Amino acid sequence: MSENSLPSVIALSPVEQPPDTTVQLPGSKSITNRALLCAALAEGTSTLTGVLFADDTRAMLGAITALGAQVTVDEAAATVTVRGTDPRAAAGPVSVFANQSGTTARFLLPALALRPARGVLDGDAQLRARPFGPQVEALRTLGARVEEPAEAGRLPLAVTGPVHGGRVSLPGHLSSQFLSGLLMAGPLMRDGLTVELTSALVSVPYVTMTAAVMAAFGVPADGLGVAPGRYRATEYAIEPDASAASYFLAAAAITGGRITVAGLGTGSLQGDVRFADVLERMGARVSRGADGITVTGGGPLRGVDVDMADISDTAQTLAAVAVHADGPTRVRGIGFIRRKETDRLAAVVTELRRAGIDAEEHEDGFTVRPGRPAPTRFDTYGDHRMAMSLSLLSLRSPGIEIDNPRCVAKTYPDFFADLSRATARA
Ligand SMILES: O=C(O)C1=C[C@@H](OP(=O)(O)O)[C@@H](O)[C@H](O)C1
Ligand SMILES: C=C(OP(=O)(O)O)C(=O)O
Repeated sequence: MSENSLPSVIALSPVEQPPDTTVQLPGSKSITNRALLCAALAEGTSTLTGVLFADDTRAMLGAITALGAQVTVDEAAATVTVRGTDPRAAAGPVSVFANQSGTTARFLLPALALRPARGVLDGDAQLRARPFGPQVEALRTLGARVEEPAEAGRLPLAVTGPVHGGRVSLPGHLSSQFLSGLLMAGPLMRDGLTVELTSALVSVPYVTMTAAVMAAFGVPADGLGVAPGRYRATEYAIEPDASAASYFLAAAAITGGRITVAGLGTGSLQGDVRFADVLERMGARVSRGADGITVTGGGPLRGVDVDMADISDTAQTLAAVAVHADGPTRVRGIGFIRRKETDRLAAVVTELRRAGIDAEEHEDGFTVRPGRPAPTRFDTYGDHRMAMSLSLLSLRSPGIEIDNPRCVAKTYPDFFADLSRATARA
């Protein structure tokens, strides 16, 4: 059941028995979108395997094509070849539509600013509501002209380069994507790039990931700066998506089953593999190998007090697990997720309360107290992670329905089919 065949509301039934299975998940959204951009800026032709095909990565495929890269797609083989381009040699205006994808938009804006021509960046209504101001200011400092025809710091934006690079200040507390995007364009700036953070950085593992993908394409970067140079084409294998894995690992903990996510080894580039550490603190058994991670549930789950600033895409998943624990769970450090696809703190608390669960919103997170979810049709706010997380409440409780399940297409079109298969439901 891919998202095209999903109904407008999906009804989910509880599992009949705890799952005991291994799942193969689609490629990482974050790595796919970094590798596509680095390949597009590289000299030569790169081959990427394990590529995720979802709305966010299709947005990036469209964006690098607009930049001038030549892209060949073999979706069945999860492979893309990319012949790179030098945007500094570009002529003529381009426009890029990032749809709902934060990574595509915040990675593309600095790349567009490498071009000595006008590039327009826009997205859908949800992305238009998200902040871009820090990147706009940084690109101006680095030498670009940026027009903000709608609202300051919001899409649509028009950028005209080329940026010359150098030193720039950037706040870190809203999103790490501003920094990742600037770093990836950095080597193609005349003077390279040095970034000074003016506030504490959130989502730090994503910047480490950026530096790792850049290094795989031949450019050493330290997470706060990069020297002038060129990316080199390469063959690059993309790991399965660790944020997507959180739903399956959580399902094992909630049902008392055992689920292995193949391909997510101890050397993973994705910070979200650390969601398993949180499940372990709650009492689940976790085994980590070179080629996969396994969670085994069974005993009671304890509530935890946890800072999720590094792994915030899994906070809603944890909210669903917390419902099944034997004490309260307090999540901290994630005030910035109010500016994702929706205000995720408000959304998760509102929906849990709709099901009769005692949940409370804080400025920097939420508290969830254990309970038995009542039959509920959940709103998803057009947020794929609301849909995927709330569906976990159906594993042990009848009468759970998810409104607009098609929003999972942003990062995981086959989510509902894969979850049904893994938990042996029709
Ligand atoms: O760089 C990335 O690939 C991402 C960074 C995170 O965003 P923020 O840095 O805005 O928290 C994360 O939520 C998003 O899904 C992907
Ligand atoms: C926040 C997310 O995505 P992005 O910022 O890339 O739109 C996400 O995938 O949960």
